[in-house]
Amino acid sequence: MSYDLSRLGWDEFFASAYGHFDRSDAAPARVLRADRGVCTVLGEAGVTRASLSGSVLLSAAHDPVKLPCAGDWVVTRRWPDRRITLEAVLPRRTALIRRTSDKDSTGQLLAANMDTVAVVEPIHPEPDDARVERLLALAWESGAQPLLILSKSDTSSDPEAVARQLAELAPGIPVVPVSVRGTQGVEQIRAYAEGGRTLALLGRSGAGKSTLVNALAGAAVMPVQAIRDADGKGRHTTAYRNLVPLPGGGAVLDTPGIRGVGLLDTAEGLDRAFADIAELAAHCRFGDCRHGAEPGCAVAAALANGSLSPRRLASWRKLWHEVEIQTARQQARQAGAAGHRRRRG
Ligand SMILES: Nc1nc2c(ncn2[C@@H]2O[C@H](COP(=O)(O)OP(=O)(O)OP(=O)(O)O)[C@@H](O)[C@H]2O)c(=O)[nH]1
Ligand SMILES: [Zn+2]
Repeated sequence: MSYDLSRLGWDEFFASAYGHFDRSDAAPARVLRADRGVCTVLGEAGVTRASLSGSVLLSAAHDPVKLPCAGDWVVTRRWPDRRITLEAVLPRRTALIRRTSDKDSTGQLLAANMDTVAVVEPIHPEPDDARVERLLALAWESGAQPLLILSKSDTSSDPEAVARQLAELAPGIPVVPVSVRGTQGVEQIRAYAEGGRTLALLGRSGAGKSTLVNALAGAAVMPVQAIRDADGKGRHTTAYRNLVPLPGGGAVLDTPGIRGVGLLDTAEGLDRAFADIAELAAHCRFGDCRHGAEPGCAVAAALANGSLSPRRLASWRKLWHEVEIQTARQQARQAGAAGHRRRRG
């Protein structure tokens, strides 16, 4: 059996990075699932398990983001005793990373090398605007193209109206109502995986991600929550992240249900998720305008004439504040590490 890796998005970018590692006992593969110390990978020869090499473990010891993750392209090596090891992670084109905790400034890698990140928000119970904004900022930050999926659309009498409302939180991003009961939107979502592309799903636990993966794959490949809480919140069931190749090419990547979303690394994702506010801010008289009481503030003007909602501005301010704290923390950590090196050196 020989699997054509271009069906999974293998291209010049990865092939040229792989060139450095090419040797007769090596082969490229894509990580379907990452467990502790071992990955399930798909290569030209099919699906195999590969244990992490010493050098991969060593580089990850300092930075967990270097560990292989679902969606990564990697170099595998076959040993004379037929053992297979994972020798290197090829550079990532895009990466979905979130903060592991408020106190920590390192991240948790949720998915790699996706072309599109779909934020999945259920239409019922009512969509949570602040969560959608946060997740969209994270999606933008990944470097992939964001998309907003309004899941369980069969539970609303007017999904299109809800979609129009949510579109205001997502300037320039398609908003697609989807139901797996009646298949509204499912084919539209499949199109995002065509041409060997990868679609990652991001959303809270119980949003319907695994169910959508199963609908796209045409078979039950992901465990789906059976027990529901009365508030519709659901339990944390997806403990690992899985890349699922689709029958028509391309792949869909489920990420674990996100509860707390402490997430931002840079102002860039935020600027793009709040492109409306960023655009206004560009017209403020002062380049460092804080959009408070400064004269000539375009943001304040938009607020006054009603074209910008106070809720959206408040949301942006809150996330901005988080980015500032995060950046300060990271700078402190880097300064600490540099000082440590100087003292030792
Ligand atoms: N009515 C309706 N229910 C849905 C739909 N999609 C998913 N559900 C239900 O929503 C519940 C949660 O779905 P999951 O797919 O397990 O959610 P998840 O986002 O994968 O959750 P985690 O694995 O915890 O991250 C299940 O009971 C599904 O049957 C839909 O389109 N319509
Ligand atoms: Zn201003």
